[in-house]
Amino acid sequence: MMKEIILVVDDAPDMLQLLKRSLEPALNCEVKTAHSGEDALRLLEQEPADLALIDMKMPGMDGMELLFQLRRKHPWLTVVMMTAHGCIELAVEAIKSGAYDFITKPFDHDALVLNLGKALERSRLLRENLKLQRHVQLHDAFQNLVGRSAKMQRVYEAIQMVAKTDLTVLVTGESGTGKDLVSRAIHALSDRRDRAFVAVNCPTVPENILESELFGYRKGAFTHATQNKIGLFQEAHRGTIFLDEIGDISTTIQTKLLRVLQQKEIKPLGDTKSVQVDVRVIASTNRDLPAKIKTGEFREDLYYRLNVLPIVLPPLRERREDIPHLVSHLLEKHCEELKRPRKRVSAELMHYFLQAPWEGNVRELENIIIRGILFAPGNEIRPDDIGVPDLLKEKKCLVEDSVKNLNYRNAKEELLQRFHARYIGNLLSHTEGNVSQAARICGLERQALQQLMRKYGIRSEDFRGG
Ligand SMILES: Nc1ncnc2c1ncn2[C@@H]1O[C@H](COP(=O)(O)OP(=O)(O)OP(=O)(O)O)[C@@H](O)[C@H]1O
Repeated sequence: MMKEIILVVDDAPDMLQLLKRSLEPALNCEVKTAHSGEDALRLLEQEPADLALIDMKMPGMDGMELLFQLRRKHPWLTVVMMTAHGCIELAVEAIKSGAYDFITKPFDHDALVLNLGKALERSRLLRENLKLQRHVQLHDAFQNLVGRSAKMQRVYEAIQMVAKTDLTVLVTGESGTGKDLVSRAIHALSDRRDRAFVAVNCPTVPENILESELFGYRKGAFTHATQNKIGLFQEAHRGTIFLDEIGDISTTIQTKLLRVLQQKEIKPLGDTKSVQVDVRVIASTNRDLPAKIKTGEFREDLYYRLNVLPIVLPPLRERREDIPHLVSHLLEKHCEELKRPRKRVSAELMHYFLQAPWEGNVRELENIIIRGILFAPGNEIRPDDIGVPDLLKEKKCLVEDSVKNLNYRNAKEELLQRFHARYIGNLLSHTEGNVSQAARICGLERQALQQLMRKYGIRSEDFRGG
């Protein structure tokens, strides 16, 4: 375990040496020393400490001033003040200002070690708490995104990486692949999480209204502008704006957006002055923007401004191993929302799910599941309940067609992945998630089957009935 760091701040070099020599062995920690408040702040910029022990009386920046600065810059740092005997009022003041404890000089060695030991313990608890909070935030942000396939793992990594920055993100992917969910996850994991997340579905707002919606207007700007209106960019100030389906906006609005991204300011309609805005932009599209650039429908400069950090979502047919998990997630979610008892899908229907073309991606799967929950008479949703019998009879060769453009290695990997997702998926649907029984049926050792399931991200619990 790394040693905890105590930063001792005092203008007297003897005192610094004395404390370093006595505290390091007694608390099994590393003591760093700073001879002034400025020096302490500089050291903390380079490396964080677990505890600061600060002398109240120092020339230049005194202990109280340093405490104020630390509360602002390093709010989680535990601070203990050293005061001269008889300065109790100042010590109480320090506690009120956020110091954890104070020690009066001259001090008794054992009492000092005991007090600092307690302060370190508090710092440890705070650290643990912060770690837990981060874990919960991460879990909350991702819990709506289901899928453990390698392709989705890469998406989660990208989300975490871009969330730490303020840069513009362009999320692309076919319709229904989860672009909206991904944008919300980026916001939820960013420092802007406590501020607004404003989502604008661009194509649903008529073009002449979109501009005033985004940028706002002044009273009298046009016939019906009877009062000032704040635009969505201003509403999203300090937060995130999500421009859904950016590929569909007019070139006039593209030009205005480019200005916002370049200058970080907007000009409401009818106003002469611009307003500064601090907004993180996430845009999404299911269109082929480079193709639209070629036909002159999309501005190339805007594309490069938007595409700073791209996230590409895979279509569902390229991550079929996620289908069983998605099915069980969607069943749970919608049975609860529709207040229906928990249902499961039949082996035959799961077989269909594992090979369907899924042009509408997760949204299409979700709609089928909702239909099934509403229309299946029993606990089990069957193909007939949702009108897919014809598709089942049709044995179209969707698989080989879709890999014809891949090289040999990738095509083989892709087909192997699909084969396993389908084959093992069918087995487990049949045995309702019983791995031993599935292994017996297919003639594999249980361990060998489990190994394959791990490799291809297949979970038995996704096949158990509710
Ligand atoms: N990975 C996923 N896990 C769970 N649910 C998902 C996932 N991806 C998508 N969904 C669900 O599918 C539906 C469509 O997702 P979403 O609206 O995010 O897609 P989209 O890519 O923004 O679609 P469009 O391009 O049509 O706007 C939503 O109800 C969403 O909850």
